[in-house]
Amino acid sequence: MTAFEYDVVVIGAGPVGENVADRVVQGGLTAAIVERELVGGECSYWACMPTKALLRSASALRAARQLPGAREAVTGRLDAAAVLGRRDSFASQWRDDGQVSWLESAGIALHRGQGRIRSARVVQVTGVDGVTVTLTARHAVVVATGSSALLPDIPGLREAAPWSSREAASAASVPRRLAIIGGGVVAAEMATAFGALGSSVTVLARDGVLPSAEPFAGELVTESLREAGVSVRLGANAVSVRRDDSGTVHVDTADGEQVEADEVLVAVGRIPNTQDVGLENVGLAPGVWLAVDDTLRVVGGGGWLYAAGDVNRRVLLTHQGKYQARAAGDVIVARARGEKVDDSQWGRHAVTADERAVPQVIFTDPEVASVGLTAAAAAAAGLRIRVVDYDLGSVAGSSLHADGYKGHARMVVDEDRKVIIGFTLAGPDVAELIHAATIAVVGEVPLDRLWHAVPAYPTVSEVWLRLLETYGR
Ligand SMILES: Cc1cc2nc3c(=O)[nH]c(=O)nc-3n(C[C@H](O)[C@H](O)[C@H](O)COP(=O)(O)OP(=O)(O)OC[C@H]3O[C@@H](n4cnc5c(N)ncnc54)[C@H](O)[C@@H]3O)c2cc1C
Ligand SMILES: NC(=O)c1ccc[n+]([C@@H]2O[C@H](COP(=O)([O-])OP(=O)(O)OC[C@H]3O[C@@H](n4cnc5c(N)ncnc54)[C@H](O)[C@@H]3O)[C@@H](O)[C@H]2O)c1
Repeated sequence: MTAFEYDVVVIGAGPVGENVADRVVQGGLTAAIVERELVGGECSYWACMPTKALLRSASALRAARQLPGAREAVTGRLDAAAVLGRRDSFASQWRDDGQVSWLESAGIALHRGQGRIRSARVVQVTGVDGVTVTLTARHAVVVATGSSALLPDIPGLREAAPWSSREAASAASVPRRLAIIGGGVVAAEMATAFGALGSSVTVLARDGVLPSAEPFAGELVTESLREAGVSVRLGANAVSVRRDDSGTVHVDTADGEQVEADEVLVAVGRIPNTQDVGLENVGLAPGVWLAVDDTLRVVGGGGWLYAAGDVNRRVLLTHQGKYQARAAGDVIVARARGEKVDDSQWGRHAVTADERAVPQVIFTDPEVASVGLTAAAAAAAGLRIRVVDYDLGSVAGSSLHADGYKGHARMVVDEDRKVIIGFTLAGPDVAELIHAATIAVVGEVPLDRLWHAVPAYPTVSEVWLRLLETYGR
């Protein structure tokens, strides 16, 4: 059996694993990464990039249709084949050559195959040909194996060959009818995308649309999906599924309704990729989310085992996983060199923003961009808050941006500290606006000082001034 030794071994070459490895190499250590599918992970081939490519063309078309002059120039429909083609290129045709070259240029060794921890700091890699390689880590092993779609226990569902987000993101054609079970982020984005691409879409949103966001966001998205012809069934609970001999899928709901579709997409959350990583060999339970301390060390993992990204369930977002990767890489280097670990709040090796300041953009129509706590989450945390709302459509910049601009903004203020702890925008093209709020939340900028951050006229960002005026000086 071939054996190698590195300072750090990372299992999983998604965006998070790649960034951990890069960071430790930049810190002067050696690193190997183990990947069983494509280097680049879920985000590159079946999640962030292809789904946003599916959504972008429809968004540009909608924007043009909201403006007299531009509207008249747009005569055709969305070209679904062209959209799917652009999506294919953003998924790099499901080839990872580009990412492999990047690993090489970054000085990271790649071992292809299923990685399994055999004992403390020892990882065995089994390639598709069954050949095994043993990797020993001098300092740390990092599990960055990500997550997979959860398939709920609905009778008949598995046999009906449902789509997960993978099949939706990589669909070769647009189904005539698409049923979606779930109302979260994947469901809302895919309903927006496939509705625009020409599918007749039904969303079975048992727990509502975007239930974790501020309520106005889900309401605006539901209204707009319905206006676009999507059937959104709030509270509908799928209880059985059957695909008949003609290929049609029948989804029964608890209230006795039936939905017929050509494909059914299941989007009800994720499970961790920890079933087959060898956790049982080091006294940990397989198949569970890996709990970590503030420096990403696995609880009960002997001090050498780290977990970053989706697999630790802190935040299931690429950018936040990469933030964890930077902290994990740096802390592994610091510990290897015997340097001081700075795990104080907002310290170099702590992932404080995971709890306080996670930004997210949901690329629906309208877009939903948020950071920090919702009003409900802040109240549940026992904070003394004030919620400040403003109609985004009545800002001068918004009315210029699009005729009939409809949107809403909310700022959640911690009344004891007079700082913003949550901010949500729902409206056309708000995605690029959220970073200002992220800086205000992370920087804990006092409201008094924010009066001096003057938004340019006439931009949508003037909503900041309107929110401050509504709050009062
Ligand atoms: C449809 C969809 C859209 C999304 N859109 C966005 C978005 O717009 N923005 C955003 O920030 N986030 C988005 N996300 C979330 C984002 O995809 C994840 O947060 C991100 O991919 C997590 O990165 P990761 O590196 O932790 O895991 P992954 O990307 O899942 O990578 C893990 C890698 O580990 C490999 N692996 C697993 N087990 C083993 C093993 N035992 N041995 C070897 N290799 C292994 C896998 O093959 C995979 O390549 C989306 C998710 C979905 C499902
Ligand atoms: N733009 C983005 O940032 C983006 C896009 C897509 C996905 N993601 C990430 O991917 C992750 C997974 O997305 P997701 O939409 O699968 O999960 P989610 O957690 O966002 O939503 C799942 C929804 O399904 C509902 N649900 C659970 N069980 C159900 C059942 N049996 N029947 C009907 N509904 C049920 C839940 O109440 C929840 O609202 C998210 O955590 C998100 O962070 C991010």
